[in-house]
This record gives sequence, C-alpha cells and structure tokens, in this order.
Amino acid sequence: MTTAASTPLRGVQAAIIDLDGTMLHTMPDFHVAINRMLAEIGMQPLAVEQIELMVGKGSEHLIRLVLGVYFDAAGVEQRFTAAMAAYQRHYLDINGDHSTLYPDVAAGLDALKAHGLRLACVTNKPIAFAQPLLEQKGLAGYFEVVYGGDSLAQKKPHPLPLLQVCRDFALAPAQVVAIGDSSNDAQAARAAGCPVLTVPYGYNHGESIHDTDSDGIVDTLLHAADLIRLHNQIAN
Ligand SMILES: O=C(O)COP(=O)(O)O
Ligand SMILES: [Mg+2]
Repeated sequence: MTTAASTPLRGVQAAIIDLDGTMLHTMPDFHVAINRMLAEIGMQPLAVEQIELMVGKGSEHLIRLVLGVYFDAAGVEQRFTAAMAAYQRHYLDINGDHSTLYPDVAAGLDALKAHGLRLACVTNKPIAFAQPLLEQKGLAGYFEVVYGGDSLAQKKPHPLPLLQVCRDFALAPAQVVAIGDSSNDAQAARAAGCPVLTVPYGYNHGESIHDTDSDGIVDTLLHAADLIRLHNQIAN
C-alpha cells in the first residue's frame, strides 16, 4: 500500500464493484449449472476446484474450457452452441440458490454510500444472470449502473466497461476505484486508469492475489470503505 500522501485513493468519488468472488460466493451455482449441462450431453461431472480455475472471463470462455476437458478444439466448437444454451438454461434455473454473500458486503456497500461514493457493478457474468441475482440477494438497490459481460462491446480485462461507468458518472478514471477479486479486474482498472483494490477470498484463476498488481488488498468491502475514507480524510 502506498502512503496516504501519495495515495491513488485520494479524491475517489465512485466505486465499481465486481460480482462473482467479490460480493457473492457463486462458485456452487457455477458447479451445479455446469454439471447439469455436462450430464445433459452425457459427460462426467467436474469438481468445483476445477471449475473455480475457469471462471472469471465470462460464460463463453467458461464453456469452452469446460468442453476442452473432454474434447479437442474441433469437438469443442461442434458442441459449443448447444452446450452454451443448456448451461444458460440450467444456470437461470438455479441462479442464486447455492450462492452466499461474503462477510461484510452489505456493511461495506452501506459504508461506501455513507462516505458519499456512487456505486456501479461491473461483472463478466451475463446481465441476464447478474441483474436477478443482485435483486435476489438484496444488492440491486446499491447500484446506479450494472454492466454484465454482454452489456457492452468488450468485457474485463478490457477497460471499456470501467470507462463507460466513468462516463456515466461524469468522473475521471482517477476518481473511480475498482474493487475486485481477480487479475481481470486489476488489468481492466490499470488499462482504464482507475485505482484498484483487490479482495483475497474470491476466484483468481488459481493464482495468489498477491501476484496481482493493485493499489491494495482489502479483507472485505467494509475494509475497502474504511481505507477509502481514511485516504480521503473524511470525518464520519
Ligand atoms: O462470470 C464471470 O466470468 C466472472 O464474473 P465477475 O466479473 O463478476 O467476477
Ligand atoms: Mg470476480
């Protein structure tokens, strides 16, 4: 972490929060939906530990990696469309049923709002999954803007969704902190010019979050809110 004097968090007025692995432990939902899809196409189930390494770069990437466990490149492409349709159907069927909030998520979002920050959610999850999930878990009301992996022309690690939020809020990237659990979030933030904080408990493609370039690792969203308040020297 840099010192308060040079902190990239000074002057931050909005936060972009990631969904999977940052606000919600959704891996059990992924596990159930993927294995129902695999059963439908006659394949053996995968362990949740295998699936965890594949999540983070959106549904298309996930389904290609899952099929790649069983088939060569041509076999993957041949089955991709049907597998994706089955996966989407199964995911929507169980969306949120096996997912839980990480500790201090609501308290952290409350604190960020109390510190005057505007909030957006940017996820690589398809918007048709993300929006009902946020509603079901009582999180939708926190966010002025929600972008899914298919809402815009590019998804994280591309900076476009983050830059779109900056435009929506009429703020410079340096005034908008991204908070996420993976190198995708950090790369998108760096490319956009946004400061970035990471949480250590989510899904980072099997890599340690300590190896990801960020402006700090925070235990919870509440810790992130405290850090932002501290560096903005707002007395609350
Ligand atoms: O669904 C994914 O690929 C990951 O979604 P996230 O961007 O919310 O972590
Ligand atoms: Mg994530």
